[in-house]
Amino acid sequence: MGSVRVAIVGVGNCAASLVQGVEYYKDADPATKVPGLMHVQFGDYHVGDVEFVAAFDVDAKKVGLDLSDAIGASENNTIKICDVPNKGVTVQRGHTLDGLGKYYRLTIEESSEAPVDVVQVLKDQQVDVLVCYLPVGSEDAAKFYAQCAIDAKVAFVNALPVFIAGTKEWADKFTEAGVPIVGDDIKSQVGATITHRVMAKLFEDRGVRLERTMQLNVGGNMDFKNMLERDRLESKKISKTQAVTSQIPDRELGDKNVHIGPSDYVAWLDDRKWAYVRLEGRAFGDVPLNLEYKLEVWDSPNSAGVIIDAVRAAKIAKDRGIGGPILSASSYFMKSPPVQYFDDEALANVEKFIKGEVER
Ligand SMILES: O=P(O)(O)OC[C@H]1O[C@@H](O)[C@H](O)[C@@H](O)[C@@H]1O
Repeated sequence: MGSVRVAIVGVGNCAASLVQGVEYYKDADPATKVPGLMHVQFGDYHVGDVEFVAAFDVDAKKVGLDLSDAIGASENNTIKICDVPNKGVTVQRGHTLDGLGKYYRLTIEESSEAPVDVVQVLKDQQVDVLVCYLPVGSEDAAKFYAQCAIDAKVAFVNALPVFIAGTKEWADKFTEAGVPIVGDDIKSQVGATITHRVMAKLFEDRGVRLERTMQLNVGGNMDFKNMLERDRLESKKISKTQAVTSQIPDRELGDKNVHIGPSDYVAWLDDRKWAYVRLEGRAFGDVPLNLEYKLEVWDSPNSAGVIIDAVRAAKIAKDRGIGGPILSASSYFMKSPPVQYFDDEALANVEKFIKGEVER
């Protein structure tokens, strides 16, 4: 079936892990399971079929570099998985719009080059899927690139918590244009969101009444530094919160009793993210039952395998001529899909989608 031609906007840590991961697993045996990937072979596409053909950023230290060098440049600080050979893909000057918040502006130098014509690049490079990895809070920029994807007829994977696939306005735009979208807001492999969802559901499934919960996240990457600007966090908090509360639809905890969000920036953690999660409930005889756990992950590799699947789902939809939100992939891979399912149902739907048993 050929390759999946991918463009990336935002060459940060997540892009670094994605590009390295594709290199690392490009020859993986399709019959085996490898760490961190749900599918070596996803329908017609092997991991190694993912090919990076264009990249956009606004950082002066990244624009003009080959993608293989840009993923290790500037403030990128994720763990190294492997060397990446020269890709022959130069990072081009993207459009800034609201992409740079206060802390990015204090930390990086913006490229003085003029922004490129993104739609033209997507067309010229015959891109299949555009992955949106902009910083949290980039409402206007995310929508700008979503529109570019529509105009160039390129599938869109929205990894950030800006509501696009999940809004009627944008879902209709993608549907009318016949362009698939998987979104919104990447849900990591075994990350803060999915573990918290599973635990909240476990409480309710086992008859324990969940009464209060919190998830405090700290990390040392630019994502966390950017999120020190609290105004950029609104959609992120909504996305993370409803990703968990959606799993206990019969319980109304009330705003005061749920706190889920990015909590602080700790520089020395680099791209590690620590999540402190607590659930408080009432068990048999109204007796208190509390659960507290701490998750330590490298943030960006934890989402890269999920993106590799999301990209291939988007490409399969494109091959099949299906436009609009791909509900199966969005619900399994994203925190804020247009429709929330329990994760086991979402996984089953993804497998059915791969086989062509459900349309989207
Ligand atoms: O661990 P979670 O809750 O699934 O979140 C994962 C992802 O959430 C995104 O919103 C972050 O910007 C990513 O860097 C992160 O990997």
